Amino acid sequence: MKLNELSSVLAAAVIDGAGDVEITGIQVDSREVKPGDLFICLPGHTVDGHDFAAQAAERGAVALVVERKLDIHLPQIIVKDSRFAMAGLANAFFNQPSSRMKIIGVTGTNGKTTTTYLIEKIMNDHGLKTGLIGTIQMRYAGKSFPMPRTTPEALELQRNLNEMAEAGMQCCVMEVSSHALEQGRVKGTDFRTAIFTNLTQDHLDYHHTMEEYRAAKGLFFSRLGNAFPKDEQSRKYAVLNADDEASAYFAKQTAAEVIYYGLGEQADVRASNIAITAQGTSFHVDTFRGSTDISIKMVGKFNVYNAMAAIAAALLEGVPLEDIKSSLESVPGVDGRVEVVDEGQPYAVIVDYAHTPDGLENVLRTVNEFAEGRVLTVFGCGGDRDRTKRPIMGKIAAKYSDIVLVTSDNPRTEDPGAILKDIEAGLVEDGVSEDRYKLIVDRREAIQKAIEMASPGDVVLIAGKGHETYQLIAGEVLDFDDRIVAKDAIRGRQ
Ligand SMILES: CC(=O)N[C@H]1[C@@H](OP(=O)(O)OP(=O)(O)OC[C@H]2O[C@@H](n3ccc(=O)[nH]c3=O)[C@H](O)[C@@H]2O)O[C@H](CO)[C@@H](O)[C@@H]1O[C@H](C)C(=O)N[C@@H](C)C(=O)N[C@H](CCC(=O)O)C(=O)O
Ligand SMILES: Nc1ncnc2c1ncn2[C@@H]1O[C@H](COP(=O)(O)OP(=O)(O)OP(=O)(O)O)[C@@H](O)[C@H]1O
Ligand SMILES: N[C@H](CCC[C@H](N)C(=O)O)C(=O)O
Ligand SMILES: [Mg+2]
Repeated sequence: MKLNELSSVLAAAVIDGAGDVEITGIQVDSREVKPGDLFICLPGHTVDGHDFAAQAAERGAVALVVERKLDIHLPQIIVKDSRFAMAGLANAFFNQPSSRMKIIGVTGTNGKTTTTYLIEKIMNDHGLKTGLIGTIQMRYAGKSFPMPRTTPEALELQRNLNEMAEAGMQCCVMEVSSHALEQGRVKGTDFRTAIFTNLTQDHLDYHHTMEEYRAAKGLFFSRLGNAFPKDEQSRKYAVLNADDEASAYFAKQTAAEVIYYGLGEQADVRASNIAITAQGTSFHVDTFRGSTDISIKMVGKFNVYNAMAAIAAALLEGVPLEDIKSSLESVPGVDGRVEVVDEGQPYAVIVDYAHTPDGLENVLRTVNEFAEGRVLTVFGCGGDRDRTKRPIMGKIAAKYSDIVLVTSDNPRTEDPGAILKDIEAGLVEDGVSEDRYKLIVDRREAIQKAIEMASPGDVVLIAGKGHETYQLIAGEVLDFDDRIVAKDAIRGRQ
């Protein structure tokens, strides 16, 4: 594609230099540039992509996208906002992939991955070929790819969506993180349905306040299009959690039709008679397309919310409620979400991805509903992430557990011991006695200790890392999988 043809997607962009150069690829990281690429200079939080333009040129870039003209002999598209330009150029280059598929997005502090997995299952079972993008992976047509982030950068996202569309996918269900909304990673993606799970504290390192965090999520709904276009397939829906107070704010912001799910009478999809056992959760659901009873294999009231969101989205695509029921009932669970590690031991061991105060509270409440003996919780908090959640999670862990083993969860560039101390501050503030908790920096040792301490009937909850297969320490990526470490510890004890 020629540079001037590509840049015509941006009405006010000015090309400085020859516009007829052929563009064979687009890149935002100078280290990845190949001959023939257009290099987009993004001003980042850490470094400025403009400083890598010369390197990109050396590697064979044939043109640049810049926010200020650079002294480099390459044609340059001068734009006001290169992240916005990236979204537009990627859309044009990859032939508007979101117009060739139905895109269902899920935002919210917790439950995004789980909800996307449920929707993916329902849609595929119904014969609507559906791809998935999120925290654990991107997958479609039987192929799976690891993802560095929950929501890819606009360039990567359009490339991924194009691959899916070319592989014949009719839908894509994806997680939309607040970072992605704030950074415009999903600009140019035409969503059919935007789902909201819940809003509770996380990422205050990035968004500063809950108001800013909510405003970032709000961008998802305010950018959704028209509820009443001529063509039914172009209608837009906002699927909101009626029991979360942020939903009223999102409902006001959107021009899409709002569908509510929740436990109250007013909700369009509402659950009742929720019963939780160690094996799963059953509930009755009333919807705008009928009523039924559903038994899912995932435990926890929060999973009823995830299921309701998935039901609403699937009903909007015309999937009959009875088909939705049978798909939901056949989902074994999601990797690392309340995943049971069973080696035949007389106590339960559960690995879960709860890494926020609300996630931890939800999973611990659930565990308490079926624990016969004590609850022993192993958890930590990520480094280079929201520090204010650390003491809060300490308090929650102690409130719902008999024993708490505070340990490391991706300390990244921070001092692991200092993170544990931040968590301990919450325990001390709540007067938790020292015989009820331990600080053990080494996560393997903490897991082994919890398993050694467990008696028949107890539950050991290992929270925070779920499906992760690594531990990030001081810039290093070390192999680490809670499930494998727990298995080894159980076997070692036996
Ligand atoms: C805070 C945040 O989101 N930062 C993202 C942002 O980084 P940044 O602004 O610091 O970028 P930068 O490192 O300054 O680089 C600026 C530009 O220079 C370029 N560069 C840089 C170095 C070089 O040698 N050559 C070069 O060209 C970079 O490619 C980039 O285009 O843009 C980068 C490029 O796209 C992202 O990789 C980076 O994600 C970082 C790694 C990250 O950890 N993000 C997390 C917090 C995140 O996004 N999480 C969310 C939500 C998690 C959840 O589910 O709760 C997610 O969606 O994953
Ligand atoms: N609807 C929910 N409400 C509250 N907590 C939930 C909900 N669903 C899941 N959780 C808890 O949060 C954890 C993470 O769930 P999930 O991975 O589905 O969320 P996520 O939003 O994708 O997280 P991330 O922001 O890391 O991508 C689960 O392991 C569980 O403990
Ligand atoms: N998407 C979240 C995941 C956190 C998972 C936890 N294990 C951690 O590393 O803090 C983040 O990047 O903040
Ligand atoms: Mg996720």
